[in-house]
Amino acid sequence: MTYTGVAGRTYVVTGSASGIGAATAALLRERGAEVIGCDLGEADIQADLSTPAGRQALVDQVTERGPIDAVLAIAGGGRTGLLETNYFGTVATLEGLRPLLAQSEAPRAVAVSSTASLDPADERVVQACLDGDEAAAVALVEAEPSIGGPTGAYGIAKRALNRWVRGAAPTPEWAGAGIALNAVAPGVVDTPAAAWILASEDVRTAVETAAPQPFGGFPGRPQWVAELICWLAGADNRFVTGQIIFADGGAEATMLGDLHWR
Ligand SMILES: NC(=O)c1ccc[n+]([C@@H]2O[C@H](COP(=O)([O-])OP(=O)(O)OC[C@H]3O[C@@H](n4cnc5c(N)ncnc54)[C@H](O)[C@@H]3O)[C@@H](O)[C@H]2O)c1
Repeated sequence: MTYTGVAGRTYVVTGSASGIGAATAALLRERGAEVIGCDLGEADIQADLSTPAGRQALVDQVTERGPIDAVLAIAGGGRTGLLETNYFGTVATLEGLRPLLAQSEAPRAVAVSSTASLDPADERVVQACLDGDEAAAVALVEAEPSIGGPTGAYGIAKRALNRWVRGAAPTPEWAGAGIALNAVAPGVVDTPAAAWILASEDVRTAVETAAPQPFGGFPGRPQWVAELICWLAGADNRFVTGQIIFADGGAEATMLGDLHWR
């Protein structure tokens, strides 16, 4: 089988101004792909994906530009609009661009989740997310600031995202249209979003201890995650869909591997 790579394909990359999104956009461009970057910060398309208007602006502007081959929903993080950006913005980006994406000969989509998705999550909020009820999900979180596990609403948003990817990938709209849809769940990666983790000795030690012999080293590099995203979203991925793939140096396998396989 000939490796076709990413050259000549067009990728929409959200979160392109920093961290994992910037590393992915750079890798794609280096390998000959065309990238349409979207971010709150400097990007081809500036849009705030925490709002319905920003999500619509992204879909409209990408659609105006013409055909695409992959959508990489990477924008997110743990600062503000935790549910709004990490769940609703991500799903709206993927769903909004799905009809355009389906016209590609090798359409692919990737959502970026997190190992925080493994934290205990409040099922009511997860369900409100999956129901598409943004107001209800946000109201639940606002009413109970200590909701969820150590990563709060961020972890809940990423848990809901995992569930959405698992549910959507095999449906006629995605698999039936030939679109591979996967999630990549990074562990701690050296980007501005993880600065607070890396700055705290306690948190850093706790995370390092979770995977005592981290594969690749700690913290991860954005490029290591970008490589995986690029492959999943490339034409060479002919058989992988509906997966939540942890790129975390072994943290998930160390912490929860037993739970998954028991
Ligand atoms: N760095 C980590 O340790 C880590 C771990 C697990 C998951 N992640 C996930 O990886 C993804 C990328 O994060 P990163 O680490 O590269 O962080 P980062 O802060 O370096 O980059 C995130 C980018 O997303 C953009 N963004 C945030 N909110 C947005 C919004 N409402 N609309 C448009 N753009 C927005 C930011 O402007 C920024 O450019 C996020 O989804 C994050 O949750 C990161």
